[in-house]
Amino acid sequence: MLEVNGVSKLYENSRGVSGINFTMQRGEIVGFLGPNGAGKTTTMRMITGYLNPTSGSIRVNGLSMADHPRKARRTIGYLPETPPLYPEMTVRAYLKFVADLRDVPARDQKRRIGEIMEKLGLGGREHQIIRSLSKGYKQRLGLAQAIVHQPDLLVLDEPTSGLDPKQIIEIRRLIRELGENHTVLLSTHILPEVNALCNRVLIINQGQIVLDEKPELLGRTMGDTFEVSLEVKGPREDVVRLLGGTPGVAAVEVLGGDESINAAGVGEADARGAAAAGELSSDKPEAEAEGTASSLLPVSPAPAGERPRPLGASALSSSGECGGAEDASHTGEAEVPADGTVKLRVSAAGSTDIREPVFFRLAEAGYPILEMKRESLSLEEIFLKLTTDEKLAGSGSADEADSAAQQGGGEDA
Ligand SMILES: Nc1ncnc2c1ncn2[C@@H]1O[C@H](COP(=O)(O)OP(=O)(O)OP(=O)(O)O)[C@@H](O)[C@H]1O
Repeated sequence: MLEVNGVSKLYENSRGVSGINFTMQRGEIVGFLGPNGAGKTTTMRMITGYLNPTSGSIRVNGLSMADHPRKARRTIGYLPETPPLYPEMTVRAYLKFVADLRDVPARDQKRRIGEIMEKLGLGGREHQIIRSLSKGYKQRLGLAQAIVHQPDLLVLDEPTSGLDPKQIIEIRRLIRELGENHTVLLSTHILPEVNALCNRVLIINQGQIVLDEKPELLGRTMGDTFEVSLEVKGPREDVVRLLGGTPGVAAVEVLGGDESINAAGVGEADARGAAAAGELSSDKPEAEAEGTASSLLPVSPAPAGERPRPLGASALSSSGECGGAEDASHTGEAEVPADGTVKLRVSAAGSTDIREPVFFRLAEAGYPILEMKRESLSLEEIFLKLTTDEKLAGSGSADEADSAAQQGGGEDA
């Protein structure tokens, strides 16, 4: 549907974009993200034929934008950041004007304009002067002018920018509906908008694509470890030990509550008591025995053929010869939180999904999982990771280039 091959744009005084490559398949809604000045608008203006690339090629529906600009443009609808409206015109007269410009046959115009006004909730406003429309309705009209010629590809530059929350919800609903019959590329600064609307994310930074992925695969692409948060009904120590021994689990962290669990797998109060009773292994550092260590329980490497075990469990069993903690917990002597539940974060060694082994391990032991939720890097975290550039901190090169470009102007087609 859309092929962007090695596209670069050099402005007189600044880089626009360099070596952009991506394709879009029919039916996709792609979110195009990037910080200010990253190159979103430049890319969109080249795709829509309003700006010529310095190098590279763009094909829409197999048509080269350079060789067949008019035909290629006919298959694209474009909503720039500021909708290209004529404030003195009425809604209907404006849509008729755009339909003429876009070569919509005169015999089809009345029906087509009526359908679009209905679809975009502009019915009843056809004789209203555009200047008197609210911003939300102007945006609807902007969308209407983008689809009046029934394009295959819709390119929307920050379509919800400047709208109030109610208008944002309405425009998103319209975009979702338009996505049923159109391929959509939309730029936005609102990251939840991508989760709400898009089935693919492109992130551009400093003129280059730095990420191209489906939202649900972002964490894996970023090398995120697989983590789940859990609420389990059962004795804390026993639950921790069972989880620590679950195949694929690398660390277990007890969350919340007044007492944090220490590296020996015991709460502060328990640790002191246990140390006094000589239950903790003597080679444990004092700090750990006193509960000052992290609440994260890494799993000790397992000998070949054995399951990994949390350090806490190994410390307890090495002194207690398995007699103490494990039996105690099963016989109800291990600490049970007041409401009988424990909240934990469980991390895998890598990106392997550990939900099933975790589920079966706790089910076998008879400890019900009240809640299990996959934790992943948020789009915000990923965006910041990819677009925060330490190099810029000292040099200020991008800012200088931008301000130079603004002063010096540039070259638009
Ligand atoms: N007409 C122009 N002349 C010269 N430089 C330009 C021109 N338009 C954009 N630039 C520069 O090209 C770079 C990319 O700008 P662009 O507007 O494409 O970014 P953007 O990602 O759309 O930013 P924003 O989110 O702020 O709208 C910036 O450095 C910008 O200053």
